[in-house]
Amino acid sequence: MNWEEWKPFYLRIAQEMGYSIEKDREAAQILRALLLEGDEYILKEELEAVIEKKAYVFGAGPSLEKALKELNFSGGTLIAADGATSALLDAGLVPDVIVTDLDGRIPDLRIANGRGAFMVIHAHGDNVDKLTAYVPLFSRILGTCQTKPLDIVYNFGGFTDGDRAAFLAEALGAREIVLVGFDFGDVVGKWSKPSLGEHSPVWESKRKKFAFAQELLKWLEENGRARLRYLHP
Ligand SMILES: Nc1ncnc2c1ncn2[C@@H]1O[C@H](COP(=O)(O)OP(=O)(O)OP(=O)(O)O)[C@@H](O)[C@H]1O
Ligand SMILES: Nc1nc2c(c(=O)[nH]1)N=C(CO)CN2
Ligand SMILES: [Mg+2]
Repeated sequence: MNWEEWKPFYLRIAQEMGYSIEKDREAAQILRALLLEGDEYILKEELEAVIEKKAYVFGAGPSLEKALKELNFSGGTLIAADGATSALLDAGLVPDVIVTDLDGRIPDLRIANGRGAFMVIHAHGDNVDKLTAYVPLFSRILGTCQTKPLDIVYNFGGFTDGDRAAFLAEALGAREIVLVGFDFGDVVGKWSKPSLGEHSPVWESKRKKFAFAQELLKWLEENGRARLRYLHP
């Protein structure tokens, strides 16, 4: 999804979620400055070389645990949406790529990054504190934003970490995308926020996020170059 295709979705999301477009823009600039300062950033070509024709994208829905126990994920790139990283580590897997706005468990993200995972770190108006505190802790970082892309801060489309991971995979060459732990629905998986001890009833803003994520994944299914498949154990 290019910027022109993403823009109408973004304007509607910003309006309905009550996000400040100006703050989202500033966040992209702040991430750019942090990446230049730390000199640990990568360009999209480097990640293109990592993404295979088949990609598994792991969301943080409750079904993730069973899927990780029962199924086999060989022969494709493993892409974790933020908090799903913790479940992968518990199952003895290291994601190849992590797509995050830095609200997953930071120690687990650091462990995975230390074991080779590439970080795709997203800037938005509500995570500037986290960007400033945590970006310097990571290496091999691709920066993304939801406003107009900058030179080294990309926008492949997508809103939540999960659907954004699928858009990234498609943009960087995947042609079969298998979505695991994408339950959406009424229960938020316990890996979604460090503060959630257990799977928890969905709250209002999260329900809205899920609805946009589902709409965007449908768009990708209909307009993208990849085949999308939901895996439900
Ligand atoms: N039932 C579910 N519970 C949690 N995550 C889900 C579920 N179904 C699908 N997902 C996907 O897994 C991703 C996990 O990422 P994460 O929990 O960090 O969310 P997020 O996008 O940062 O949203 P938030 O800002 O609300 O934390 C979500 O973005 C979502 O796309
Ligand atoms: N401004 C803003 N943008 C976002 C937010 C958020 O909480 N605020 N959460 C996201 C992940 O779901 C993606 N984008
Ligand atoms: Mg997140």
